[in-house]
Amino acid sequence: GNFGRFGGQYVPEALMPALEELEDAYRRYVLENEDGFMDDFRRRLRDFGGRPTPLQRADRLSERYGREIYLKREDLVHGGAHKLNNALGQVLLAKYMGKERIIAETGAGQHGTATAMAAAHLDMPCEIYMGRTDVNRQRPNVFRMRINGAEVNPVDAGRGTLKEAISETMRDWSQTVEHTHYVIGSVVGPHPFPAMVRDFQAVISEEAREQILEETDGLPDSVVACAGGGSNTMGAFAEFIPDESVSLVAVEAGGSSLEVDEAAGVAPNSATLSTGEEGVLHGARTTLLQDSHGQIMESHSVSAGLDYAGVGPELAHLVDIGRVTPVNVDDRVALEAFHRLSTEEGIIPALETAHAFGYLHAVGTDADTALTDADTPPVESDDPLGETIIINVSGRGDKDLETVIEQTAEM
Ligand SMILES: Cc1ncc(COP(=O)(O)O)c(/C=N/[C@H](C(=O)O)[C@@H](O)C(C)C)c1O
Repeated sequence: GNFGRFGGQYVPEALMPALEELEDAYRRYVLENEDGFMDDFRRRLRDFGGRPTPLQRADRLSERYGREIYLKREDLVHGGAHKLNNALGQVLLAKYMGKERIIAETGAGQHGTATAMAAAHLDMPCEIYMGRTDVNRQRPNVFRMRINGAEVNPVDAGRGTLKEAISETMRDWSQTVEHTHYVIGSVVGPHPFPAMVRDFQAVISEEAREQILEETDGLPDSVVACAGGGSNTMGAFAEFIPDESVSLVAVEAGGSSLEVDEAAGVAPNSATLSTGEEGVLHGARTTLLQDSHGQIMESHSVSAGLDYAGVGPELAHLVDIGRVTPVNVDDRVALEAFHRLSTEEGIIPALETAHAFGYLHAVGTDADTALTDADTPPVESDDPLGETIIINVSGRGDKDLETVIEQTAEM
């Protein structure tokens, strides 16, 4: 594999020519900056995407937990999430490759809207595959994609969620690869997708490492990011991986419980890195939620963006070698963190992002300096977060308001 024993290209023979062509383009344009591709990409990230994003000190959270807490504001990227970093890079690459059409899958709809925006910006026709279930529960994003000129293709197969959308997109691509590029939404899929998506998202930690050194004259003790497929995670970690003193914490969705119902093939969570087994999914060897027969299980999370039974192979590798610490928080903790960030810092986070703040709260306070109040648990002795923490705010919560209002009513 490309990441220890993880990664690889587990795809039908028909897709191999497409992957070879993409691997060649990735090396020339992304790794070697042929034709100034990366300069063009960075200029568009600045002028169209609104980068660099701030690394903002969270005054109220720093006071509450008695630490220095910095927020990397990917919620301020055009479109409201980190997803544009990758979508813009891949659509631009497709243009440099001479492709004429863009396709993509989406679950929460953030990746779909980012792809539709990038395709409109670069004058490329775009078709998004989205499970019927997700079309019905993420309507604002469906409207955004259509208003940006993309065709949204509801997928009725199976449960009508992300898994089926990915299968439909892969099928389309295998028949249209001559003129079509498939913009994958996370650091998943066959090589070179995981490495390429990480390289497009790495702008997050390239900026954050410079900003934290400028702000505090030193490296952070930890970087914390939520993990669905792992693209905002790998983007926030990439530049810090060589800095052994910096803990890298990936926060997954604990859903409603970590207890798996093998018979029903349902895992009521998406804590893949912590509870998954090695297997092959969507073209890569990685860690995934599977039953004892190796069948992929249904996952769950209150946040659509973390509701995924797989995870990127590079993240699986980094956990395997102990460089990344996988943790998880459940739906309730994430919803509480959603409200806490909104009222204490004036930032309404995406439900995915809220999981990272839920973990910060679960780790608790630095007992001797912070505000003490009833709902803040005492700090654990082996506290992995340390004094100075960067938390990646992967997206804003506008898309989640309806879900939260429903859930809050039930709580
Ligand atoms: C604001 C926000 N934060 C985190 C994530 C998790 O995706 P990664 O960053 O790739 O782990 C997401 C994932 N969103 C995808 C989407 O919008 O299509 C997701 O739903 C699917 C790839 C499963 C997200 O929207």
